[in-house]
Amino acid sequence: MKQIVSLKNVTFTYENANKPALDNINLDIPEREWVAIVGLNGSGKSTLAKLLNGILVADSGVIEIDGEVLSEATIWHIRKKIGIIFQNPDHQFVGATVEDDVAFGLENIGMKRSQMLKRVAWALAQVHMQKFAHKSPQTLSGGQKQRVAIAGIIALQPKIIIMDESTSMLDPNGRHDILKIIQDLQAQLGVTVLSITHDMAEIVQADSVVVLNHGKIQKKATVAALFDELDDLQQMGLQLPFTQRLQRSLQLAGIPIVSRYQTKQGLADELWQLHSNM
Ligand SMILES: Nc1ncnc2c1ncn2[C@@H]1O[C@H](COP(=O)(O)OP(=O)(O)OP(=O)(O)O)[C@@H](O)[C@H]1O
Repeated sequence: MKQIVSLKNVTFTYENANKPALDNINLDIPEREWVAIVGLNGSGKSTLAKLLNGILVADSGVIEIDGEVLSEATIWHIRKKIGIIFQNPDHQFVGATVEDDVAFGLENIGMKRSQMLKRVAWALAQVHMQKFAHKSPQTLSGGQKQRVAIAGIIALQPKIIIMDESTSMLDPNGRHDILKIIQDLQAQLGVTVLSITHDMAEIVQADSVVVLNHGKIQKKATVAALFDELDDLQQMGLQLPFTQRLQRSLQLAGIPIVSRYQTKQGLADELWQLHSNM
């Protein structure tokens, strides 16, 4: 399997800091994977995103993106392959209308106007915002703003999307919408997703989870394996999603739920099965 992101012995220390924010990180992320990056505040998650995008430069080690070693010579080329969705969409707008805003990145890369208009329409359709094309971004709700910010990023068709707490300001419906959009894009375009998050709904969506702790990788595991270590999760400040909490309560009450990690549907099926066997 092709690794689209690869870090080898990467260390980074901020100026004036007395210890590294990231300490000898080794991490491979396969193409098309959805990886959740979790950890307590200050564990190094945002620093990792900034290193991948070349905003920060590692003190030592090698970062490879899509087969290219990140360096001063390759940074501009590599940046085109990475789109970052930040937490606050208000900080991401540059255009007077939604359409202008989504077109901004395409103008910067010198795309022809006819192609650009098609691409903008495509990107707005992906996030279900076509009918807002001529509105000012400032008039939109938080969830709509975040969808426009995503359109601006996917218009550039990056291979990697980094979500840096990008659903944390949204209500549960808005959050669900954004995750669904990114999930569809992953299936349709084969993008790789790195989501920095505290939100368990987002973690459940991931193929694997990287746990950072004091600048080191504490573990990289599948979501299912991570849920096997429930106490660890609580220590990381992450609350289990409702389905897992319910499952745990049922197990503690002596109801024989077999698997330790379940989706909502999986748990419902298992309970139905148990009920049928009674
Ligand atoms: N500009 C900076 N200058 C000095 N130290 C910094 C700077 N930015 C972050 N740090 C430190 O680097 C470490 C990692 O920070 P980072 O922001 O990457 O963590 P994080 O896991 O993203 O945290 P959070 O969940 O709070 O966003 C922390 O100890 C933090 O205090």
